[in-house]
Amino acid sequence: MCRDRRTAMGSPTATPAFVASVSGGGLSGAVQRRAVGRGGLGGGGGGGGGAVGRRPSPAAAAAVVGGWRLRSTGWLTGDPKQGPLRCARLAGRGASAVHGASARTPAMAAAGTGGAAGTAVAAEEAEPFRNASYEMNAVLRTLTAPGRYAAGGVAAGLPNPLLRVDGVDEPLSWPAPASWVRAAVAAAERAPFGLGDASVVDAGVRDSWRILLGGLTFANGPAWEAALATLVGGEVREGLGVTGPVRAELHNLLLYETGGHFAEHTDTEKAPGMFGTLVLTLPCEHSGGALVVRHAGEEMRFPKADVAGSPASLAAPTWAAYYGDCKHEVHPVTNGYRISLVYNLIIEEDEDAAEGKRKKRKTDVLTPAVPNLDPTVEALEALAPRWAKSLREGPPKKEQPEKERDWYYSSYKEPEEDVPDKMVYILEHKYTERGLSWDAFKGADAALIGALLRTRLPAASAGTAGKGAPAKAADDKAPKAAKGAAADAPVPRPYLLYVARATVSTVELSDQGTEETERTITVESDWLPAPGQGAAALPTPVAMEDHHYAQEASHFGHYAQRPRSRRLISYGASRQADRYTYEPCGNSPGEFATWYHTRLREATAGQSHPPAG
Ligand SMILES: O=C(O)CCC(=O)C(=O)O
Ligand SMILES: [Fe+2]
Repeated sequence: MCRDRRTAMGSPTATPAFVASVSGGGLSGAVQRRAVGRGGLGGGGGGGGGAVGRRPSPAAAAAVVGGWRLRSTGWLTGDPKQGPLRCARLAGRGASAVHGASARTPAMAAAGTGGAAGTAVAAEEAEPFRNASYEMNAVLRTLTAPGRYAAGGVAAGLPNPLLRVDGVDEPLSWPAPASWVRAAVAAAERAPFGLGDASVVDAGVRDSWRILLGGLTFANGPAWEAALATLVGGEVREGLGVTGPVRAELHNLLLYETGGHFAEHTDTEKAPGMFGTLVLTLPCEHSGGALVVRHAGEEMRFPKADVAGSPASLAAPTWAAYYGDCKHEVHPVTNGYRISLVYNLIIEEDEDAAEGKRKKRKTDVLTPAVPNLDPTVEALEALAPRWAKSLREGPPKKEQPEKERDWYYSSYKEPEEDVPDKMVYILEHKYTERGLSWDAFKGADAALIGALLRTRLPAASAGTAGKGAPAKAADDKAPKAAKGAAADAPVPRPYLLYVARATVSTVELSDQGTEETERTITVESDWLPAPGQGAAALPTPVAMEDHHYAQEASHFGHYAQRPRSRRLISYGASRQADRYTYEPCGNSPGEFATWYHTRLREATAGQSHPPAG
């Protein structure tokens, strides 16, 4: 079943309905619709498409569950948490190095339900990896970051702020009486939302009232601020998995009447260092109005069911915090009034900054809490030289006995070039141009990238190491074979790629290495046009922001909201973006299975053998 593995992860062979050709070095690459020849399940690498008659295998379904196949000599997967089957193989091979890799991931199980796929996966489990890059991927897939994309609870420690709204006689008392809310609504303005550069008022999208900072006074300010700082420094940071100092900066007060709501949107980055939002829903009798936050195929709802409408929610505010790139919505209030204070969550500047000694790259630093990466880094470092070796010499040869091949593979010939020269990950979170920094990745992304950046890589000759390559690490770690590498020997190392329109550009890393030195990112900007203008032709999972609404229009000057984009982290020996070609194959095991079986049917049409299983 080795064929399966390489089919899935090395040089994918199945035919896409269309592929987005991606050209590097510029932003002019256009999506090309390209019909691929029938039955031509071409495995051509290097941006290829050459049909060589290989067939996809059932196990391939398990291998790329979720996300995208990367044609060319690399591969691409989606949600790191939906790690594909590679983890299973670790069960017998250094599982301890990856802190508790489970033998079968849910994705595997899901993909394996199809009988044939299950059998194929089982067969694969018994076999060692033939290429270290697969194993490295398995190691990376076991990483989990502390904290989640959203968190919430009851803020029992918050005192009544005795909030005053300009134009309303009484300060807010808890729980807020309807008469107070009605008076506050009378003093408020309709809350707009952002649609590109425009500020739009449309109750169909957002039906609430807002009072901006200038109209708010906290008579009980110091006590409120102190308790808020405790909440933010404690539960909020912990919930989101952020270790750096975080500040909550009040943005506005929102009032929802019965029927009020806010359709799905993402929040606008409104200040340097802003990475998320904190919402405090103040005690006021209401029903409905849940805040639902979505990320990576999951959703969380606030307040939690046991708190919503409970005495606790009338005695104290409930809080919800989330990364601002996560889509969220406020469900309609079905009865009563909902009052919320919305805060920007901002990473505090470090002390050097306060003294005017701020290092440039620290400007927007978000220091995530990452797990202990040592075991991961250790495992990667043990594998990287093997990957480099097979990049130079081709994969270890291992002839399969003829009888182990089923009819699918009877014509299969071991390709020579079947070593992926890169691994590519779609990052879980989306990032604005401004918010993109090697030090500011969010959640699980930070763990993944942290591990890649810390991993010392095998030896490179001066010719290929490039500036900043970790020569020291190379000398320390590389086996003899790697040290004697030819001048053009490829060396795996991380590159950050991002997708804008249909173009993948290489983002420069001034230091490719793993040493803790200054790293800057240069982003070439080219952003998606408004929704509906050709977006359908893009490979959406890696395309730009695909939602329509923002919290605010982009009128915040320097921090003007630009669409967030999905970034890809590529780890490999080649950073040539022009070698990437993407094909959509679904985002879930189910979608992938559909995609895969359709291709399989096409591929086997007219053949007398029934598909295996
Ligand atoms: O009122 C809320 O709970 C959230 C409001 C919101 O999403 C926003 O202001 O962007
Ligand atoms: Fe929002």
